[in-house]
Amino acid sequence: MNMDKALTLIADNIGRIDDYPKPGIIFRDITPLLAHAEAFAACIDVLAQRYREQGITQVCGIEARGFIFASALAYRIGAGFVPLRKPGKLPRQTYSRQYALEYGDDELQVHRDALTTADKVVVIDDLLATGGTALAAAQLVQDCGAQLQELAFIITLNDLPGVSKLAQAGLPSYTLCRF
Ligand SMILES: O=P(O)(O)OC[C@H]1O[C@H](OP(=O)(O)OP(=O)(O)O)[C@H](O)[C@@H]1O
Ligand SMILES: Nc1ncnc2[nH]cnc12
Repeated sequence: MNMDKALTLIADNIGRIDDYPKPGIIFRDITPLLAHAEAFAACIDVLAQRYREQGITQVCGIEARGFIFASALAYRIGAGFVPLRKPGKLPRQTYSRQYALEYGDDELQVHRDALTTADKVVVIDDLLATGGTALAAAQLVQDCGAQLQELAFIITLNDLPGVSKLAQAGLPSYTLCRF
């Protein structure tokens, strides 16, 4: 499938729910995309095409929706998978970063020994909104001393400051579609 067709198929299979989980929020729902075999495969194919020749050693996925895409991509490009998890889920010593969300506060953690200075990393999440989650993820990769190649998202929300927040921090990002 060519790139334009793949990106259109992906965008067309993302749902929209108004006023969820709070009034004023437009929720972008990836569950129709995941259930559509061709569209889900297109996400992984486009990302794999971008990252397979870049010497990526580890794909970091952000809990929970980021895990779905990150683990499939890791398998596809022959890299490892490292989970960036919500607090209290990882059993060994962690680095930890707190952040503000579009609707609430949260924290991400990574095992301190999950990445080393030898690792070249891509961070994957389903969606970039305010950028708080992605910035925390990037900081965790850097806390481990690994090289962060790029952060990639299935969806970027145009009217929220995620892209500019990452750019201001000098962090390159890539997205499959924008709303
Ligand atoms: O750019 P931001 O404003 O930080 O928001 C984006 C984050 O919000 C959602 O995760 P959520 O914390 O809702 O968790 P989930 O994946 O477990 O549903 C989404 O999956 C991103 O991780
Ligand atoms: N508008 C939104 N839709 C889906 N997931 C989100 N995570 C943060 N903002 C979101």
